[in-house]
Amino acid sequence: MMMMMGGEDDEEEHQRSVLEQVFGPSISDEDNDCDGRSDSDSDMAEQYQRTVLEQVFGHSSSDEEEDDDGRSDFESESDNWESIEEVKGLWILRNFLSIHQQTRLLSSIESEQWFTQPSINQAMRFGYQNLPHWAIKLSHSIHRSCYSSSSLFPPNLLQREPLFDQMITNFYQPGEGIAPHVDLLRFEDAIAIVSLESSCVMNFTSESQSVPVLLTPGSLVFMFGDARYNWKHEINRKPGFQSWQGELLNQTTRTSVTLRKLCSSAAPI
Ligand SMILES: O=C(O)CCC(=O)C(=O)O
Ligand SMILES: [Fe+2]
Repeated sequence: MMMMMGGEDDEEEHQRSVLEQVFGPSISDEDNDCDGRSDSDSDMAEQYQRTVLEQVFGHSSSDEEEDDDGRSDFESESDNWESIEEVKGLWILRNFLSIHQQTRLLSSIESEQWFTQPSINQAMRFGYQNLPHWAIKLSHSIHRSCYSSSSLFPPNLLQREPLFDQMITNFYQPGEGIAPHVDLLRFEDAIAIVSLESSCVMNFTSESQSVPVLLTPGSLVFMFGDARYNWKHEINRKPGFQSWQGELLNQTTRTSVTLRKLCSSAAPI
């Protein structure tokens, strides 16, 4: 059902062409009038690319907290995007966040104190400048993860700045889920969902088709195009409905962070 993607050379070439579309030709292409590239040329090109990436995605500098393995904040260890073949435009990056990063993200969410009353299970923020700092970092990291496998995603999404400016954090008790829906059209294409805590099955339905997808903690779902507009997604956590490969999943609390971009024509709620 799922397909692993790779192809580093293609990625590099595609990434270069996306960079060129956004920023124009790189220094080495402009200044080089001979065939070979000297060390200093490639150092300059590397430096230029780093500068451009920092301009687009922000710094991943040493003043940010680092994971045990040296990765900062929510920078991902994995670029093994899997496509859900039946649902065009549906991708999952299963090990998007390490265990440490998940813990750190959960404690950032907890420190917002959004879910201290049982009646409140959802928090929304509209506008890039109103996003919590951790959501901005998460958004940059998602953008970077898409960008580093740029041949998989439409260039207009990769070039969008910011990629996201709206956040919903959902907090689900055991038994709670979300009814089948297509996200509102006031949001642009491309929706990202980061899953934390309990695994669950998200069902994608379109006409008579139903495609279950296992969302494991630390995974990132990225949906665009068909998946975003022509398939509904739902999570049914009522007792007996959450099973994967014949086994019932153990349901504890589940937290998810959904990032989207409000259409420029749409007014915030
Ligand atoms: O909690 C999730 O994983 C999905 C949330 C969702 O679909 C939404 O907020 O529109
Ligand atoms: Fe949704």
